[in-house]
Amino acid sequence: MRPLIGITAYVEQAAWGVWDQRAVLIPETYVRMVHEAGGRAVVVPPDALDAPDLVARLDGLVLAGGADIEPARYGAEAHATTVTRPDRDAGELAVLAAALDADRPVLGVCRGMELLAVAYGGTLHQHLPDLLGTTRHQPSPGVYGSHDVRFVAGSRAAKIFGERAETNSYHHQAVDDPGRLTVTGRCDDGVVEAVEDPSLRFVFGVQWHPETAGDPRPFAALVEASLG
Ligand SMILES: NCCCC(=O)O
Repeated sequence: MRPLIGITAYVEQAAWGVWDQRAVLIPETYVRMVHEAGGRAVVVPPDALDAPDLVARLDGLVLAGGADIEPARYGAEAHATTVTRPDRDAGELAVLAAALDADRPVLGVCRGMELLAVAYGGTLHQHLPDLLGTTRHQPSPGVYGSHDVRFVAGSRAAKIFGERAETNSYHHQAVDDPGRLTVTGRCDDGVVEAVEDPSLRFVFGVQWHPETAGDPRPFAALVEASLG
């Protein structure tokens, strides 16, 4: 039986003609990756109601990419460029806490990795161009960057990707302090690109977007871990 993988979503105003209304949305690429990896995808809305009850029915969880996390969540003031979705922060943090509590496998993608870091007591760099003096991680609106990531030998990241991977990049923020997570992948400029919690079954985050690159490897690792 395919493991049931929840994918966190957000509420957006849809433009569907007569059905123009607020809709719970997730890019289809996540669904496709989970299905290709052998899982069954279900959408987790920001208002997940009773998170432990939901998580008890899931075999695994994907924290999808999206907006910036409310800086107050990690003790910072908002940067001029910060764009947040507080409803999504609250809902995802509740589902994530329940998933960690139940030791359900979790894959965080981009914002999802940043959320993992915040949930583990870490902090974020709010605007990478201020730190690096370059926009290489998000060249311009809608344009992905591309760079190498090197992984720590023996880590989960290295088991999934090998020594290094060429990655597609679209984020203006990044993990600063990873909190209680272990950093297992970095770009050559030092930006954190992969994190994990080796003490749990599968808690893994990547800063880039394997779903838009059509790279099923981290999703396959999540699905495999979700089998039990
Ligand atoms: N700080 C937002 C991360 C961007 C993304 O998830 O695509």
